[in-house]
Amino acid sequence: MRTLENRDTLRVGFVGAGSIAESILGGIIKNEILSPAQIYVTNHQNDQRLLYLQQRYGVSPTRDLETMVKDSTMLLLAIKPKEAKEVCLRLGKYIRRDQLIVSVMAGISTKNINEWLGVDCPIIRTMPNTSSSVGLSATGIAAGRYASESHLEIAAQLFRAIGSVFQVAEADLHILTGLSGSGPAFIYYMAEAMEQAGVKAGLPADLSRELTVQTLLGAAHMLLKAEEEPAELRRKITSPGGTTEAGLAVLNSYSFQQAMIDAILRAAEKSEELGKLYR
Ligand SMILES: NC(=O)C1=CN([C@@H]2O[C@H](COP(=O)(O)OP(=O)(O)OC[C@H]3O[C@@H](n4cnc5c(N)ncnc54)[C@H](O)[C@@H]3O)[C@@H](O)[C@H]2O)C=CC1
Ligand SMILES: O=C(O)[C@@H]1CCC=N1
Repeated sequence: MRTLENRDTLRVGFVGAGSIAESILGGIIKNEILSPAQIYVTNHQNDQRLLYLQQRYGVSPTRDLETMVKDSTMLLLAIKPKEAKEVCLRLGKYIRRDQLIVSVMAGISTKNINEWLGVDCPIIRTMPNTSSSVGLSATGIAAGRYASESHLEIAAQLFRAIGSVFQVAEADLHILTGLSGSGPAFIYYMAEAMEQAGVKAGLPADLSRELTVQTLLGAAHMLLKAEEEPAELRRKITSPGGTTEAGLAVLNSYSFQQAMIDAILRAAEKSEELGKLYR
């Protein structure tokens, strides 16, 4: 288990209790990085959702924003970009200058968050992904204007506990959003198709699912462990005149690689657009 320095004194308040909040807090608790008692959650108005998180993870739900902010050493903003301004304007009334803000919001700049909060507090902007829940997020992090190296390190330690952390320039978080933030969805989309192909050819759905998952898992491990480039790994599977070559020809006829490149770049562009739309 990876450890977090001074973790006994850390109290994290999650503002927003949706998919990514659950993935992160689930990963933190599963890996015993923080105890559930160190985590508060609040959301817009869905009491059922807060109750579910309390029952499943033991975290503390609250609607008392003021007390939550007061009791938290770190606030993690996990709201949608369109909600960012309104929520930050409300939070600004309670936030202290020494309080660490961590944002996972796509596209929203630390500059805007500081402006809306009206406080020159340290902000670390991050882009994790939902694989946080199994300790395998690829998380990009960048420091805002008022954040020091030690703030960056605190946030990095937290996210390292639920995956790998990559420090980048804030502007690069847009492309990380496309590649590694949205990326798992593109892989799941492909997994859905692989499973459907197996079923279409007559396999039971659960067998098709297992074969798909094990194939993706094996390929990911190969990418991690093997010395070769992805193209070389692919070449080793592709016998001249064989089945893989025939399959790849179909993928090429649909411009599969170009489609994936365009999807990632479009997601990155959308991140920039969201930042401009909601500033
Ligand atoms: N879902 C993902 O894979 C990832 C999402 N993100 C970012 O995380 C943020 C949240 O995304 P999701 O969890 O997918 O969204 P979601 O829709 O599942 O959750 C949003 C949460 O914000 C809460 N909220 C809305 N207005 C609020 C208010 N006024 N006060 C308090 N809470 C409020 C909602 O009640 C909900 O709990 C977004 O900014 C997104 O860009 C970042 C990385 C990955
Ligand atoms: O779709 C979204 O906007 C968020 C950001 C990265 C993953 N999900």
